[in-house]
Amino acid sequence: MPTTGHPDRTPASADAGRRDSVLPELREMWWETGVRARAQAGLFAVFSELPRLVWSALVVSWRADRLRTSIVASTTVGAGVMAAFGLLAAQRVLVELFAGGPTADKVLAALPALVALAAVTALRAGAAAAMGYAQNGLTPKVDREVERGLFEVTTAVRLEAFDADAFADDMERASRGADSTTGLVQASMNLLAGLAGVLAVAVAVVVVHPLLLLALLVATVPNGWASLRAGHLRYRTYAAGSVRRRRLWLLHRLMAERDSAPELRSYGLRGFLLDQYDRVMSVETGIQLALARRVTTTTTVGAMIGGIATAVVYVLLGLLLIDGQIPLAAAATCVIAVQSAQRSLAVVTFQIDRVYTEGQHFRDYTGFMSRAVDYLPSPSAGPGRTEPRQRLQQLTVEAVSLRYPDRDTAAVDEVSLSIEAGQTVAFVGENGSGKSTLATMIATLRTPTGGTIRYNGRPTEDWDTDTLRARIAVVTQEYHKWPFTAATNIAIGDITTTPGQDRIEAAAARAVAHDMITDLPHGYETLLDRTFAGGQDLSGGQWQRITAARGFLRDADVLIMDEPSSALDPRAEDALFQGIRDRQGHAITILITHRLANVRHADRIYVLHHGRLVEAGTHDELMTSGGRYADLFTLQAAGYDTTHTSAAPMPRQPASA
Ligand SMILES: Nc1ncnc2c1ncn2[C@@H]1O[C@H](COP(=O)(O)OP(=O)(O)OP(=O)(O)O)[C@@H](O)[C@H]1O
Repeated sequence: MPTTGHPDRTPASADAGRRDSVLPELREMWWETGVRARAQAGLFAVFSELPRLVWSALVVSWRADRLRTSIVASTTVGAGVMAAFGLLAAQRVLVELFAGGPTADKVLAALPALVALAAVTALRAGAAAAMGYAQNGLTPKVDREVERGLFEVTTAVRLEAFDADAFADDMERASRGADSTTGLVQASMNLLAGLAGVLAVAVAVVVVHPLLLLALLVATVPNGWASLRAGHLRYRTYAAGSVRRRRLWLLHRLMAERDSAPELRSYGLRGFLLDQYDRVMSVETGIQLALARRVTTTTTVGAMIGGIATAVVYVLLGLLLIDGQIPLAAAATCVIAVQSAQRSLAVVTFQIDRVYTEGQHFRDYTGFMSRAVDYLPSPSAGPGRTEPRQRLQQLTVEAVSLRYPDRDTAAVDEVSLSIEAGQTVAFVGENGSGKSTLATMIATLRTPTGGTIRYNGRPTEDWDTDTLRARIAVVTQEYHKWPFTAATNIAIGDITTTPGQDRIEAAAARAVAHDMITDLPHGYETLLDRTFAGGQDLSGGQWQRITAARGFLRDADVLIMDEPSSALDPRAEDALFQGIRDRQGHAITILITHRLANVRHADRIYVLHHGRLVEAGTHDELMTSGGRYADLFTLQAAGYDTTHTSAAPMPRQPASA
């Protein structure tokens, strides 16, 4: 591994290694350039983006819950209007109190305005409570709406999407963006409420003296700028650290999870992984410290300018008062108004910051959702597309190729073959020869980059994918250990029909899994996940029996079994292949295995080499022709040949093309 250090190297040489090597995950990614350009947008760009962001938040909120969105909107507007009324009522009270005459008369004259002030204050409190209640209810609904949308896409995109490096990054940022949505919605609502408050104060201040409005702006703009700038910096740092975080997450899993724990210990990987962690974290810590410095400087400068500007406002107010430009009551109202405006503007600037930063993440989400469309399977042609119930009788593969992204050579190269219902065929060949790739295309999990696959003479793209997949069962080499019960682990092989216990047990019996499952502490109801209390884990071979049962559960027209017996003991393997042979004569079975003794009974054996189909025939035909299959078979059979002794070395078969 050229980019990583040896765990045992001395600290000095490790430091040298750190300088010399940069983890590939830390290099600048192409997508960061675009994100950085966006994050470097100036204040004008921020303000021009705000209306769109607030609007998108309102749309999401409206879709999630119309009633609560309406309550928030109406209480926001209502609170603003009442703030203006409150200020005017306060001014009225002061005018009456500062007027000449006996105190009792002044209080009496101020009474109606005082009652109005109390009513407005009570109403504002009520509106704030209603808004808080509605907003709290909105949060889980918005979360659900957005997160479900994300999962709908991530579970529907074609398998190819997961091969693209940029897709994983995109998805990580999108999921952060989904989490940001409630933040964006809340911040947008609060921003609108704050703006309503500021507007109300501004109207009241203009009524008193227009010059004070200017002073008000001077007192608050610097803080606003500082808070926007800080948000900007944080987002830039986040965007640039996406790949680094992925690396950290990976290291976290490798060092703290059960799956990697045995190999970590047996290969002594502790020091190596901790060294990797230190490297990533030293970069991350440096970036975070630099960010903290810049954010503190920016907000401090903003606060200092804001303080000076506030002092200027009060001096201006004093001068106007001395000059007789405004009466004492108006000056007192102005002090209240300035304080109220500063409170509201502090909310506004803080919320602008939040809307902007959360909005950028939300844009990652919406951007991902629109980009992911390219990875979605082509849409069905509508209701007319509903397939009549017909069995898959014939599979034809015509000059099919598949080239993985970033690979120079094709994994499958112009392969043609045909399989009829009732046939069991085998794909054999050395590691990496393209067997699994060909199988995933036949299973419609991957789309060929060349050629056509037909079922019953119709190209797969003319079929409704779900209909086709419902008739194909696949037992993959890299099966997944679902963290469910043993019964559910088998039932998910045909989840749409919610199979009963009898079907599940019959499938388990065919895969020699029944006795093994009944021996578990809770039989079929045993949870197969050790990370939960009472959960159990299985051996590799036991898991393989469960996955084979999953494949047998569905009465599939086409069953693809990719290395179904690599971990099975000889007795279980023999029983499993008996179960597979039972399908011969009525359905299509495709078998991929390196244990060539198991493919002797196949109706036809296809031999792949470097992605190309190099031989095809029955076992006997291929053995007679003495090609690559005969070579591999003889080599394997020699391992079981007890007539050879260690004194007589086994002859090596010459390789044939
Ligand atoms: N997701 C992928 N992205 C890029 N290359 C891949 C991917 N999956 C497989 N390959 C490459 O495609 C080629 C064929 O792989 P495939 O898994 O089809 O071989 P196989 O014959 O099934 O091998 P094995 O006997 O080891 O299971 C290999 O060179 C492999 O490295």
